[in-house]
Amino acid sequence: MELIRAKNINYKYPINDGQSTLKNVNFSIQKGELYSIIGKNGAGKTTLCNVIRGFIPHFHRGELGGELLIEGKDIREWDMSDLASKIGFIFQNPFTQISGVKDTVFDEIAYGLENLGVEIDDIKKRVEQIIDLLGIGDLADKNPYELSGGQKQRVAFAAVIVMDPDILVIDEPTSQLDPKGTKDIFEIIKFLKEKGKTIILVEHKLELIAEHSDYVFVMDDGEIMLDGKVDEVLSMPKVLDYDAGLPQYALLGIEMNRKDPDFNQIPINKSQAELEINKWLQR
Ligand SMILES: Nc1ncnc2c1ncn2[C@@H]1O[C@H](COP(=O)(O)OP(=O)(O)OP(=O)(O)O)[C@@H](O)[C@H]1O
Repeated sequence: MELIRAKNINYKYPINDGQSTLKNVNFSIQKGELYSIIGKNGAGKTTLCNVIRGFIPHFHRGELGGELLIEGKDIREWDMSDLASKIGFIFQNPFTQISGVKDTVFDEIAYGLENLGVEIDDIKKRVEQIIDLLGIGDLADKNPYELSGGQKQRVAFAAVIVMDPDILVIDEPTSQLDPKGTKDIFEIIKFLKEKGKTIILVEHKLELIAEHSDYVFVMDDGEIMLDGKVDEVLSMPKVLDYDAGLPQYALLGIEMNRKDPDFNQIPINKSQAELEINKWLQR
């Protein structure tokens, strides 16, 4: 089932010497799938997330052309608070996501539900459930400002997940985290996917994209240059032309293929690489 459809989106920021930041962007997002957006710095990934989340055109001015339909309704016609319950947004910097008005992690996670006027007992139940699910019970009574970056980011996820949005837009969630923090966040993403959530993820760590995505969009200079299933896109040498990077396994496969055209299935992850190398050794 299609949840989001972009038709010829063009967008110009108000101050940007007449240049379009998004150019003729088209895509379709199906329910329950995980889409990763990759591309070099400045390619337009965050801007695209901002359109999907409605910050463009509701908060940022500028010129938006084309159509972005969420469940068939144009983004311009969505009420922002309705959209906020439909689409959860997690940013790169966990620090900016802390509300600043709550003294404990528990209350921080409860904040969104409180604003919606949910019954207090129901709030308690839902917050406890999420704290349990994400294994952050040890943080519940701490002040959100005392947490490490990785802990803050997990709390930011909890605050969004507790609202139970159908769609999650997650913009570079691990860019400020160490390997352990990154692993914890991808465990949460995996869990959300298993729950049937539709996820749009901007991320630079290509091995993790290869492992968790269903589809990949490659952006460059405001356009989607390539899109398709993860295996298909991340095995294309063409992705390198856009400086979007590829997983180490694909880079190795491309190098092997250059040396021996018989090595013609480019792997994108470890298990595929082992399989292809074994096949090649035994040929
Ligand atoms: N508020 C703004 N006003 C004007 N131009 C902007 C604004 N925000 C971003 N841009 C410009 O839009 C282009 C795309 O930026 P965007 O942040 O969407 O790229 P990105 O692919 O997310 O990059 P990164 O990987 O560095 O986060 C850049 O040229 C940037 O300078």
